[in-house]
Amino acid sequence: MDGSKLYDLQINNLSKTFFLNQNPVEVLKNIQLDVVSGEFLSIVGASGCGKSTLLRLIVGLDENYTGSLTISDNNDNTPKKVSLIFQEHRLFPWFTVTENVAFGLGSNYKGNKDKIVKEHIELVGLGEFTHCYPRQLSGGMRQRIAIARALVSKPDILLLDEPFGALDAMTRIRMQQELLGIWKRGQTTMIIVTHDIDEAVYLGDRVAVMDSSPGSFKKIVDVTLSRPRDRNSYDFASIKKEIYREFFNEEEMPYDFTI
Ligand SMILES: Nc1ncnc2c1ncn2[C@@H]1O[C@H](COP(=O)(O)OP(=O)(O)OP(=O)(O)O)[C@@H](O)[C@H]1O
Repeated sequence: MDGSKLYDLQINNLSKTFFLNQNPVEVLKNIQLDVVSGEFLSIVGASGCGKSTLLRLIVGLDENYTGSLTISDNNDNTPKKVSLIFQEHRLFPWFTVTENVAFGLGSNYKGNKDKIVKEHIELVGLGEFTHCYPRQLSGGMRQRIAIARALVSKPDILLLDEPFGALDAMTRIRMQQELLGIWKRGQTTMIIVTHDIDEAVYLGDRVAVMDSSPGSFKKIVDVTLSRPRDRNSYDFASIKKEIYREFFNEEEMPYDFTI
């Protein structure tokens, strides 16, 4: 930890055990992670290594763990707000786009609800679809609504669990660019879990690589490339290669990186 930095999230020695048929299964072990305010952190790891479990702990959906997990306070001493976007959008099918996004504000919101909801629908480029129901939208549009619903409550920390996993490659790239635009404009701290190493490097200031059984961070790679990033550059490929090496040995490497 660096004393000169402002942290939104500090995790120390966190471990998490589930019980399966009364047998303990340690899913996360000795997790160490500090996330700086405004940072974009990517987390990659094999299926089942505990990525979603970690996000659920950060957002407070599960409070049963050992070690410490601290979300910082804002300057006014209120706790920083954390929102989680799931892989599947989890929109209400019987609500319109506007109603789904308004739901993100909660029932106690005192400000101008209509205005802020409209602004956030426009932010994700769906201003013309306010009266549509989720079934009338494409997968990418639905995920954009899920992002608007999460952002409308002005989270300080946005967690994204494989948010683009179900999208086609082109929509996925567009969504990555859109997400980066939102991140830059709003200075929200973002933590994305993804299986896609290209996506992790394209988005993240750092990429945290998780080990399995039990899950822990085995490497955190700084992505020092300027933005917008060129996915075809040598430096981009070098960082991807560094991460692939954590999963494959030289013979198994899925790509030829001899560029
Ligand atoms: N409620 C639960 N009870 C028991 N075991 C659980 C529970 N939730 C998750 N697990 C187990 O914890 C491990 C980690 O699950 P988790 O969903 O966090 O993995 P993940 O890395 O997000 O996987 P994926 O990338 O496939 O989504 C898995 O072995 C899973 O079976």
